[in-house]
Amino acid sequence: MNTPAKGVWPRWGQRGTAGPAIPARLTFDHITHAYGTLTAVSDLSLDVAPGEIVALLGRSGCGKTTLLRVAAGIERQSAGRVLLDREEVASAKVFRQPEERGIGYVFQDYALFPHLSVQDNVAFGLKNMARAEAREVALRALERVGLRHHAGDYPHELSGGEQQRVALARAIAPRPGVLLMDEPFSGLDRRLRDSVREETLAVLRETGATSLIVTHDPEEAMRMADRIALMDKGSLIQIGPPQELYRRPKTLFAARFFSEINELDGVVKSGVVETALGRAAAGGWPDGPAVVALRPSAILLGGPGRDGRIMGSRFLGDTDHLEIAVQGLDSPILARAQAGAWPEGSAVRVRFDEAQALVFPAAET
Ligand SMILES: Nc1ncnc2c1ncn2[C@@H]1O[C@H](COP(=O)(O)OP(=O)(O)OP(=O)(O)O)[C@@H](O)[C@H]1O
Repeated sequence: MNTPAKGVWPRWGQRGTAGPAIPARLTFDHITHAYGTLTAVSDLSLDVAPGEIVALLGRSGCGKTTLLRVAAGIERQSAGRVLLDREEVASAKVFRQPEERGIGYVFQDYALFPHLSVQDNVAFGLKNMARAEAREVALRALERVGLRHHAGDYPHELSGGEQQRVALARAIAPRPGVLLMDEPFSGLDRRLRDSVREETLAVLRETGATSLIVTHDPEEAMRMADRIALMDKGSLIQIGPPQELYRRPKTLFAARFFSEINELDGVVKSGVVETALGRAAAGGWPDGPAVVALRPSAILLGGPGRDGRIMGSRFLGDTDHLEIAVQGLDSPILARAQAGAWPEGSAVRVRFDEAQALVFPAAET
């Protein structure tokens, strides 16, 4: 193996060598799924275009895994339809078995067979090939994830990160039109996670497979996905490109999901919302009480504004995370600033960038 340059993790294998798939359109049409009396997914519709990478984002228990299992055919939904290239694969009338769907699945715990070698694990899904060919294809997939030299080893002899790569190789080897990944990086330590994520993304782009990736980490979703589907309690809350969910969340729940936020009470009057920290356009909301959500990056320090004092400062590298007591506000304002610019105890004037104010009706809280 190459020695990585200082601070740089080695690339897995030669980029551009993962076999291309014929991507399929994956459609969930009004899917509901219940386990007994518990409704895990509720009337959810989602259309993933061929070759698109969509992140299913949500808290633990919101139904993400259930949706993947329904897509794969591991679970049969209570109601609604699953379509691949607009053809029903699961409905009240039709149920295609998992192996008939051309879908790859990377399980959260990788689900490698302990009694099979790494190469045989990867070859396992290549049922319609002669054994020698399947083993050759498996080797190529292992080569792409940089693990050819572990082909004869058993899963327990590999690290968690290596096992994840075997699981990925196994999923892509049959060139599935759709690839489902359930929290594929959650078992990896943070430093490793970044490089594994980047390499996985390169593999996904090379295969071109339509990909649905489950995660509870908004940053991961933003890094990987063309679109993010945000779920809560079995329902789809919002779907769109990462910038749209971050900058124009439709609900306070969606705004809260992507970063910590400051929530200011406000009152809308004639299209303008007034708060203790300043005013902003009310974004079409009618007159009445409102909440103005401000990400820490929307808080402006220095210049004009309300009087405040830095109560706490946490060093984050290039920036400091600040807690600021502001006259007239009950809770401290959270802000970001260049490291060292505002030491604890210093006086500061505080306002916010109107363009970044996210306004919601108060009833939603
Ligand atoms: N086989 C099952 N039997 C009964 N209830 C289940 C089953 N699988 C999941 N559930 C329940 O359904 C709900 C949704 O679970 P699901 O695993 O789909 O959520 P998730 O968003 O993937 O969560 P996590 O990230 O924790 O896996 C949860 O309340 C869970 O307890």
